[in-house]
Amino acid sequence: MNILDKIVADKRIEVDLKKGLIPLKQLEASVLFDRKSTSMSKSIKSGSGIIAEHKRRSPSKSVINQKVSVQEVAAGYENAGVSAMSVLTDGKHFGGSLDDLLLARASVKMPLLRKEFIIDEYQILEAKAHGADAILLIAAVLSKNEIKSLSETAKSIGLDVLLEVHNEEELHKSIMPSLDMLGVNNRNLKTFEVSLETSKKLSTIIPNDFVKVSESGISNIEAIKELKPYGYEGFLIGENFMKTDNPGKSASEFIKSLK
Ligand SMILES: O=C(O)c1ccccc1NCC(=O)[C@H](O)[C@H](O)COP(=O)(O)O
Repeated sequence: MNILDKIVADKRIEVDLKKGLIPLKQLEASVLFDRKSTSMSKSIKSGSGIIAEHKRRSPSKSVINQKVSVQEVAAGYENAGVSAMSVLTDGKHFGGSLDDLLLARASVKMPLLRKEFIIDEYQILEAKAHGADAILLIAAVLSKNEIKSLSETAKSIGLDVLLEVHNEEELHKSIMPSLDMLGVNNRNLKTFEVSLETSKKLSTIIPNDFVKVSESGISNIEAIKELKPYGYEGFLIGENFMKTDNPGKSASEFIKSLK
């Protein structure tokens, strides 16, 4: 069983337990459910393209940063000029929570991505009820029909959809009009190795109708310069900012040197 299979097995148990505690109607009654979302894909196209992540720990790196508060990180990222913030909400493997999403929402106006291992419509309604503007779907853990129905649910409540792939096969089964952004994850989830070559290789077969996002292992400006000619407009960066004492300052210096 690879790490993704393990995370998803844990997630199925978690979602079933939560469904028994908080009914869908309660999520739909949340004040934030009626909030008008801000488009993450549009924000990427009109801004720096940097999607900065709140990431306390990870299966590949263990602890990254347990000291800074999510509010501080969110405000710092927004001041830095990022296009969107990704908030990891998985608790067991990444140390995140839905409270992190809620606190980020309370602190900033920019688009927020719920970074989660989504396998059920319930988690999409949770995302909306906690202030997300966009969700992530991971092709490696979903069938074509699941991608279709989950992305259509997200679109029906005004959320943008970022679909993540790791290879050509996942990409071919995933292309459909209910997606806004196609993300290529540079991290091999079996070995944890990262290579920008994955983004470069898959770029030619991503139709131009989608905003292209390169995810993981981006640690310097040179990587952005290398990826832009391949059509990438969005760049998801976690550890590089979060490993510092001041992730917002680190994002700010990064974005300044892009100009
Ligand atoms: O980061 C991991 O170790 C990881 C392991 C298993 C599944 C997902 C994982 N990461 C999620 C992500 O997509 C990254 O947090 C995101 O792309 C940022 O990556 P990085 O800039 O390398 O921190």
